[in-house]
Amino acid sequence: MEFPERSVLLGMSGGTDSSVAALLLQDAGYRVTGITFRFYEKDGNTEYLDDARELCDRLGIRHLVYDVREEFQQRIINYFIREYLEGRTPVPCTLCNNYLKWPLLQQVADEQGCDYFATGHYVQKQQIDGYWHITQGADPDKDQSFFLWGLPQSILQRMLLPMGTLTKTRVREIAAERGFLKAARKRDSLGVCFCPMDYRTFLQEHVTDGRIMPGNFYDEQGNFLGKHDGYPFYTIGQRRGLGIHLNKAVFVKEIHPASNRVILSDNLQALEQHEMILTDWNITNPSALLGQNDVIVKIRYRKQANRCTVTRTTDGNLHVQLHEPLAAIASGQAAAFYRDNVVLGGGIIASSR
Ligand SMILES: Nc1ncnc2c1ncn2[C@@H]1O[C@H](COP(=O)(O)OP(=O)(O)OP(=O)(O)O)[C@@H](O)[C@H]1O
Repeated sequence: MEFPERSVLLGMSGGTDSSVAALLLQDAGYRVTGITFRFYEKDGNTEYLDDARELCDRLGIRHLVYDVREEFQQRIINYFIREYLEGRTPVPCTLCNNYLKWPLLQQVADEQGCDYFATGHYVQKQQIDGYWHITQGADPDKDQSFFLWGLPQSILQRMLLPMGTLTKTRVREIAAERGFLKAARKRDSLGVCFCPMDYRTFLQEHVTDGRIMPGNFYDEQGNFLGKHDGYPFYTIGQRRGLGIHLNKAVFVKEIHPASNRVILSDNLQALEQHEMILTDWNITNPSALLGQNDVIVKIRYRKQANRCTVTRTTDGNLHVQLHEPLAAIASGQAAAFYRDNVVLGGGIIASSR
């Protein structure tokens, strides 16, 4: 008996990972359609579209292009600017992945009649107690699970993740072995795609209406310490690049947008907090997370993992009780919950104390 060929829609950025994902999905017998979303084009550069199209031509697969620049501007870039102006720390990649990229892949897969959809993300998935979960990628240096806590079951169950079991080194080798040299040598993308590593320059260029003005640094007692360039240029916990020289290390403790005040502290312990409230949250399987005391919360991509207990609040948010205090929690940041290598959910930090 012949089984019909299964079809998959693959998000293709023109980069190494999604190029190798196309090869591997084809090897595994899927009928692959590539799609490149036009999210953002720096200085009008569309080379990534040509690279993705060329790769599809070489592999003999169909390639689609969807222009979503307006939606990306509204939902991701404008949000990014707005968050800084509200004294918060935005998470554009988390929002883009959970609320734009994967939902768009699902939508187009439905339009095109594709069974599955895929990306080159370094994550895996696993079914536990009947629920599909994101789990960490096998390459600890590339694992992207921290960004994917917001996906519903309808997406999780249809996603294919060919990079999940591989290391980046191996992925580059595969591209080279198969003669895809440009893909093999492409540089890894760094940071936020539309913003240089120094987000201040970006804000300076995009907020020109006087909402960012020089202001004052104060200590916790309200004593004037010096001038700053404008509160959106600082994040909670920041120590370097404050442009102020006191004969001791100081950290940003509070940001007050209305008064343009930034409060500094020389005591890292003063930045420690024990509780967080999350909005815009998603939980994969409530009984695996709520009220359990072996849950890990991460608010940074690397080098931080705290035990916590998560409960629902009466007004529909999540309350996170940290078992040990955690320093430098910024509102606007994402918190992702884990048990071992399994993502249990996450949300956006509204407040902490
Ligand atoms: N413009 C895009 N259109 C469609 N899919 C995309 C686009 N950008 C990224 N993706 C998908 O999301 C995955 C993760 O993207 P991300 O930018 O985080 O990783 P990356 O390391 O740059 O990946 P790659 O090496 O494939 O460029 C990509 O592998 C790709 O499958």
